Amino acid sequence: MKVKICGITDVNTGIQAVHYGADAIGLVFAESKRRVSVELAKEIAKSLPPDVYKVGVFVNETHEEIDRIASFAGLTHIQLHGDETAEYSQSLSYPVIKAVSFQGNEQLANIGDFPADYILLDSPKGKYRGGNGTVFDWHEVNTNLLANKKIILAGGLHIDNVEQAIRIIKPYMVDVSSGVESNGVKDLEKIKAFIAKAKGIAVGGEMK
Ligand SMILES: O=C(O)c1ccccc1NCC(=O)[C@H](O)[C@H](O)COP(=O)(O)O
Repeated sequence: MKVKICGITDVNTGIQAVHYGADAIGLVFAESKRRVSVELAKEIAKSLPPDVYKVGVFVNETHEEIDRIASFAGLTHIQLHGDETAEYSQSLSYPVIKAVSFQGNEQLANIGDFPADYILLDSPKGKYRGGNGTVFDWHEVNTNLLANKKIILAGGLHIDNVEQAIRIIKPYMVDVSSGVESNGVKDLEKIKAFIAKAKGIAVGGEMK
């Protein structure tokens, strides 16, 4: 199982998360308590190996600003966490992760045609567009509607619920932010334990 640790706000936490096995880190450029400057994002990104996804998280940002930030900071993937259209996603020159705040399968009816390699299923509840630490009902998701997409599962995951979440959704990757924090700050022990747990779960008889 692949793991993304989102909302990294310092170089050491990024390095340690990757040391513990993180495949992707998220850098938030939207309204958030985890928002980073482009200069800090660049420092974090350049401290990590080339094969680690450096995902920039954006909400309804302009195309020009995404290009500028991605190029300056060395991002590898763009996560669209707002109301971005298919045309907008298609026009970006980076691999796209499209976030869906899951409220029902009708939202997923046409998502197979959305020009994004990855669909991130997140919880709809919270103060910000993401990173709120709240779960949604995984049993409600009709994953057949996402058969041609790589599913990234997010929303209130933590060490005690990630196994159940993986067994129900069978995602390509799990994504966590609040669940590996203590008092609003990333907690290295929680990151280490979460990654070990997620990577130890066999899905369909295979280690993913
Ligand atoms: O993390 C944020 O603060 C954030 C703010 C605005 C838009 C998106 C944001 N995060 C996106 C993510 O990928 C989070 O990891 C995802 O929403 C799950 O967060 P959590 O429920 O806290 O684990």
